[in-house]
Amino acid sequence: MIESGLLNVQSVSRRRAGRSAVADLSFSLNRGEVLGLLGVNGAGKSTTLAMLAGALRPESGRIDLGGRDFVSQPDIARRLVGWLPENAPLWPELSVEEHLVAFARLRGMTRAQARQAADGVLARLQLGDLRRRLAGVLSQGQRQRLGLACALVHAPALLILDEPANALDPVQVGELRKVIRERAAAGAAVILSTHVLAEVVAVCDRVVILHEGRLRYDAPLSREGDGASLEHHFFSIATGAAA
Ligand SMILES: Nc1ncnc2c1ncn2[C@@H]1O[C@H](COP(=O)(O)OP(=O)(O)OP(=O)(O)O)[C@@H](O)[C@H]1O
Repeated sequence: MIESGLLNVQSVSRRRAGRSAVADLSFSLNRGEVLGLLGVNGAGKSTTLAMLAGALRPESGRIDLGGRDFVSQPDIARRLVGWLPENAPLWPELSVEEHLVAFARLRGMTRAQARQAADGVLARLQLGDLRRRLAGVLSQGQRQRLGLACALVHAPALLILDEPANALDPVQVGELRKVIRERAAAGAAVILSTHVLAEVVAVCDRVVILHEGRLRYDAPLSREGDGASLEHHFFSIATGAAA
């Protein structure tokens, strides 16, 4: 289900430690669309995602989400965006269930709504058996699934996933793909940043490739047979052959 634009990024730039990390970046994203964000180490992916999650302010440019200026209204990000950063921020002394309720409350839900939402996501991600387990004793893959659950708990309009398959076993990678497609089918937009091109080919509708902070490629992807072509574009850009 692909409808009208949800996210519009217009000429966004941001320096880090005095150097350009993202420069003049523009792209848009529709509801129901899954976007793969690719680029070599240091290309600017995490910086871009942090700005889209409302955790880092662009120095210039504009980001609209659902037609509202997101940069000057941080509350929009809190309610409408779910973000799984590269290292999910978890509290070792809180249980799995307590995390989910706390994240849902932070996203503006009432206590009753938060409990219901936590139950839903625990069931969907098959985390029910771990609900009372403290985050500090979870395995790496379990921590990653909890981070994903925290990003999903308020059914965000924009779901941002930074290397979500990290530490997941092959069964859980399959589950992750299903969850991503389910969220898109429900009308959310999803951004998936990964170094695994096969993950992009498996779940994404479109691909953006960043290089040295700039957008170098933005094109649709069909899930059948585009792996070799994507790899070609990626390596051409990464090695400068496409300059
Ligand atoms: N906290 C920070 N302080 C200073 N510089 C930073 C910081 N985070 C990122 N940078 C710099 O900004 C640039 C873009 O980094 P970013 O983390 O956005 O890239 P990335 O594409 O996510 O890389 P990777 O694939 O290695 O995760 C890099 O030059 C990096 O060194």
